Amino acid sequence: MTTTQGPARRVTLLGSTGSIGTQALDVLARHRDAFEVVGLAAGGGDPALLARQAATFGVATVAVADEGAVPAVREALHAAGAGDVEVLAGPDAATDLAGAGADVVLNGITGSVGLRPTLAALHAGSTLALANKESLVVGGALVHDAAVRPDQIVPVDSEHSAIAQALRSGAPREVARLVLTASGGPFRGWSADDVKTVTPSQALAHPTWAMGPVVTVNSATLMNKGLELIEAHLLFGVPADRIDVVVHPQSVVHSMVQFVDGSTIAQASPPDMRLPIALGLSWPDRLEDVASPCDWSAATAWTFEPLDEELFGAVRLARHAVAASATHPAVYNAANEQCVAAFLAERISFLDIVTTVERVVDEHEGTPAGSLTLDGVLAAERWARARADELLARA
Ligand SMILES: NC(=O)C1=CN([C@@H]2O[C@H](COP(=O)(O)OP(=O)(O)OC[C@H]3O[C@@H](n4cnc5c(N)ncnc54)[C@H](OP(=O)(O)O)[C@@H]3O)[C@@H](O)[C@H]2O)C=CC1
Ligand SMILES: CC(=O)[C@@H](O)[C@H](O)COP(=O)(O)O
Ligand SMILES: [Mn+2]
Repeated sequence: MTTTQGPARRVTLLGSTGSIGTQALDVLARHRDAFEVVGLAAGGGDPALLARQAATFGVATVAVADEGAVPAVREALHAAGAGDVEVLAGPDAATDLAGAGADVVLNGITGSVGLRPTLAALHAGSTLALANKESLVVGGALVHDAAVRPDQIVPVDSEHSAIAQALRSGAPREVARLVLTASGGPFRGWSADDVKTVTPSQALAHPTWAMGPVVTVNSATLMNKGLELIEAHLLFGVPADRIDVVVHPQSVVHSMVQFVDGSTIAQASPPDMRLPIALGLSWPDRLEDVASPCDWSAATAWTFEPLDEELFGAVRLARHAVAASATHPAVYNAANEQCVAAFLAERISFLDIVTTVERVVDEHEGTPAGSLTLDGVLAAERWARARADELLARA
């Protein structure tokens, strides 16, 4: 049952086989009267899952980035009894699908490869339910300006969904500060010496959320919170120096808005991404029975503590990147993507991630605000990836 008004919304889901994608399909399966899934996109790493999803939801078009996966996808679609499904393939497949004009495009791709699909969805006039924070961070004003109506970008990231909900409590002129909560990751409270030798499997053990590998490592380094600070600045138009980060290990308060009269409005719910995903799909309405609420019958405690910026410098670096130039955030993200891949492949140590990102950001010359182009962003990213790779080869 749903409270969303009007005809079924046509939904395209990018990254359908991942953590966000599969949880989105769980929400959509329970609200079939409110939504029709018209397109699915994935990398191509799991043709059988993609085909099962297409068959279950009667999807007309699937897109895979890896052209080599097409025979396996067609075979799996046949085996799953998916019927006549159009298969798009190649590096532009998700972008073409995103631009096809669904009512809502949920971007759950990982990494800045999600930028073109984000822009295509906005240019097509679709509502963009945005989990892929990297596309907003790297595209900056390009993404912001591509949105031509209020609420065309609806945040799915849990903190930004919380802030969007809390902002309903006051007028924009009444907002004093945004407060992003951070779990602190698996190494909260550790010493610099202990963190030096952590392994990928330790970094992948997030204390409160089960997510894909890249965002999980980013949570451990606090790069995720740096990206989220830039994301909040771009989404809500609040300067970075009025956005705070506070560590809240329970991940129940998902973020807060402080108003000019001293009131703070927080959004709280047990950690479950289906809640912000559902709001992203149905905004501004709420769907019924999406996730369990807080249980007030059991004794519980929420704690808040300052971030250890000495050991976890990623948020400070994000503040620097956002102030430095229009392309510094793209460089911050691209260098990090290279470092995370190298760390997961056990080629560098955990602490090499942020120190390398910092060196690449510091060396970047930057493009002034107002002269940002897509080609400029892509060139800055290419430079950052190549420079990070050079530094990592010596690490
Ligand atoms: N997971 C979570 O709880 C949260 C995630 N986010 C953000 O959401 C995004 C997705 O994260 P998550 O779901 O964890 O990541 P996953 O790694 O679990 O999933 C990524 C998905 O993207 C697909 N994909 C990769 N490359 C392409 C491409 N070129 N074209 C189309 N699809 C592609 C993958 O397909 P394949 O498997 O075939 O490669 C997979 O379906 C990230 O930006 C993350 O920061 C934000 C808040 C919470
Ligand atoms: C669920 C979600 O939104 C993630 O981005 C989450 O924020 C990760 O947790 P931390 O980065 O706070 O550890
Ligand atoms: Mn988040």
